[in-house]
Amino acid sequence: MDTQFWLERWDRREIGWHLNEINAHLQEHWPKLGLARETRVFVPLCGKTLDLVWLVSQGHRVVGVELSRLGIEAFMAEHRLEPRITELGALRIYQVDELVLLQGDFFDLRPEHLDGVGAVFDRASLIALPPPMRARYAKHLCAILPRPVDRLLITLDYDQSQMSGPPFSVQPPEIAQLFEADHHIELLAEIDALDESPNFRRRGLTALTERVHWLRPRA
Ligand SMILES: C[S@@+](CC[C@H](N)C(=O)[O-])C[C@H]1O[C@@H](n2cnc3c(N)ncnc32)[C@H](O)[C@@H]1O
Repeated sequence: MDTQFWLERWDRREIGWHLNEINAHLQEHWPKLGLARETRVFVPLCGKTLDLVWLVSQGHRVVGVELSRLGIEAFMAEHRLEPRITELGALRIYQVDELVLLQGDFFDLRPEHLDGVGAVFDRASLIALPPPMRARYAKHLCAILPRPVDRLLITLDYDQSQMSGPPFSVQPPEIAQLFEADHHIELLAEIDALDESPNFRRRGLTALTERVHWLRPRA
């Protein structure tokens, strides 16, 4: 799953993952994390999600990273935002008040880009990546965050032989393997999501479980 794959998806406007509403699990479960309003939140592989807007509306400072310039510019246009744009190495930085979107490759991020980040929201980011990249993603995220922080992580679990990703199936043992060293993992919700995913049913799935996890840093 290389960067070209995603850029072509954006070019062809094949962005079936995008929701035209704020993620319901984010709204329901985020308050449980008990974060201060001014907490800086990182949204990896953010696309043009409306969740960015919701997090800002909660008083957070938000930083997202997205490969596609088309995606970030669509987000800005759809919300009638006029960002200040600067270039920094491989990244193009779009800033509007408390929101910073970094256009470039997540794997090019360095700790200075996530300065002060105190929480992470991951929906359709870890599960966008094939297995070897997921381990690389978890390791890189750990390396660039200032410290282990609270994360809300949403995953999908299905029989990977019935459908090829993305989104990929990520099961609880893998989540434990990737994150347990630094985090307590609390399952906040487990939902049968097949009925609300007719596309995946058409692609062959007979079962689909969505899970919402709270990853709490170990003391
Ligand atoms: C499945 S989408 C999810 C987007 C968003 N999280 C949401 O919920 O709508 C994955 C996004 O990650 C972006 N992406 C994939 N690989 C990336 C990388 N290495 N660095 C930055 N963004 C990446 C893609 O362009 C795509 O917009």
